Order: sequence, then C-alpha cells, then structure tokens
Amino acid sequence: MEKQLSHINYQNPVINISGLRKSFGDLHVLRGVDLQLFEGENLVVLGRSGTGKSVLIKIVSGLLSADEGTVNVLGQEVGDLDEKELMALRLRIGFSFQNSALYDSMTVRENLEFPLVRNKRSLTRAEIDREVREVLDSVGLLQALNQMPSELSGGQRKRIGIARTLILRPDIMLYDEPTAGLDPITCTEINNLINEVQQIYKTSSIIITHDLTCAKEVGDRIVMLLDGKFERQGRFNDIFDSDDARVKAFYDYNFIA
Ligand SMILES: Nc1ncnc2c1ncn2[C@@H]1O[C@H](COP(=O)(O)OP(=O)(O)OP(=O)(O)O)[C@@H](O)[C@H]1O
Repeated sequence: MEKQLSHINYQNPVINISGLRKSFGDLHVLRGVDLQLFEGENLVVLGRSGTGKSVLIKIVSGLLSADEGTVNVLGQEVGDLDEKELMALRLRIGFSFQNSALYDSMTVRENLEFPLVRNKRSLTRAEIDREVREVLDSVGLLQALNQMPSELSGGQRKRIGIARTLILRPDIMLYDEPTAGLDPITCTEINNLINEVQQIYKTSSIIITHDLTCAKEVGDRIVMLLDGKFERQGRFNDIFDSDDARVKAFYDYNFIA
C-alpha cells in the first residue's frame, strides 16, 4: 500500500533548488538541477554511483559552492551565507551518513550526550539526561543506554546513529544510504524507523539510496538523477513506468540478480 501524503505541506518547500550546475574541470556533474523538498516530506533520491548525489547534499549544506543556480534551504540562500550563518544552518540539518560511526570508547549515553554538550551549552545535566532518554526511546533502544557500541548489532548501531542526529532536533534529515550493508530484516527496521522519525519529529527528509525496497517503503516521492538532472520524479509505481533504458537498467539491477 502506498504511503498517505496528507502530512506534507506543499505550500512550504524547505529546500528549493533551481538551475543548479556544478562541474569539476571537464566533469559536468550537475547540469541544471531543479528540486523541491516540502515540509514533512520523505523524498528519495535515486541515482547510480558517481551521479552527483553527495555533491548535491554538500551544496545544500554549504560544504561546496554551486557554479550556477539558486539553493534555498529553510528560507535562506545558501550561497549568500557567511561561515557563521552556515554553521547555524547546518545545526538545523541532521546528517545520517554511512560513515558517521559511533565513538567506540564511549557508551551509548555518552555518544548521545556529545552533540548536546557541544552545541547546546545552556542545557542542565537533568535536561541532557531527559533528551538522551527521550531520543533513545523514540528509536526503541532505551535499554541500550549504558552499553558500548561493540555490544550492539549493526542495525542497533544504525539506530543509535540516527538518534544522535535527532537529538539536536533538526528540521531536515539527510540520510545517505541508510540501509547499505544491512540484512533484509534490519533494512525493514531502518525503513520503519525513518517513517517513525518523520511522524514523531515532523522532519522533512532526503533519503539517498540505491535500494529500491527502501525507496518504496519510505519515499513519499522519488526523484531519479540521470546524467546530471532529475529526469524522473513521482510515486514509486510511476517512476519506473518508462521505456527509458537508463530507468529500466536501474530497476533490473535491483530486482534481477
Ligand atoms: N571535490 C571534488 N573534486 C573533484 N571531483 C569531485 C569532487 N567531489 C565529487 N567529485 C566527482 O563528482 C562525481 C559525483 O560524485 P558524488 O560523490 O556526488 O557521487 P555519488 O552519486 O554520491 O556516488 P556514490 O553513490 O558512489 O556515493 C564523481 O565523479 C566524483 O569523482
């Protein structure tokens, strides 16, 4: 069954990208990208390796600058912001990256406290404690509070990683390959968690993935990056209804082993 879309506010794009171009020398990675992420939406970005998904995310967060085009995030033109303003903007964006590993020498509690202590210095001990417990509870791992990351499964570590991002209450979540390297059952758990995060925290999210099951389960809308542009977008069942060989190849790669 397809997800309901009633929670999305189509009047309010939290990311609005228009005519974005980015090249590295002769390599033209983004060739006129237009993209909107609406408030409350889970947007899945599909694209083969090396198509520019990470470059896009870096431009959204101001880590790379655009050659051309406008990139508006949470009402601000990213290209116009100074370093201090960019840092403030990045605090409102939660990055859940494949390599955002937990600190192995710290307990789960300490891992979760870390971003709070660093970024929200006015919080009291009791407030930090409450935030940690609340976010752990929301990812279903309250019982892991005093455990070490090495005592947890890959899926549990992933959940804690997402909790660590959520603890700063971001408006936007960026998930980079959230199900990579996980078994199918754990993938389903993570997909469910992404949907729960959307419901509980009212986040707007971009989910970058190659995994079409993930795309189907979490995506309110899917966009496909092909040759530097979003050539296709829509609901999961619509997006592959195409004779375009590049689209067919992507589908076959996932479902025909
Ligand atoms: N700073 C940079 N300097 C030069 N080339 C770069 C730079 N960053 C990315 N590229 C190139 O841009 C292209 C797109 O890279 P990007 O990392 O965005 O791919 P991707 O779609 O995220 O791939 P993957 O799914 O493998 O992570 C690649 O060819 C990469 O080598």
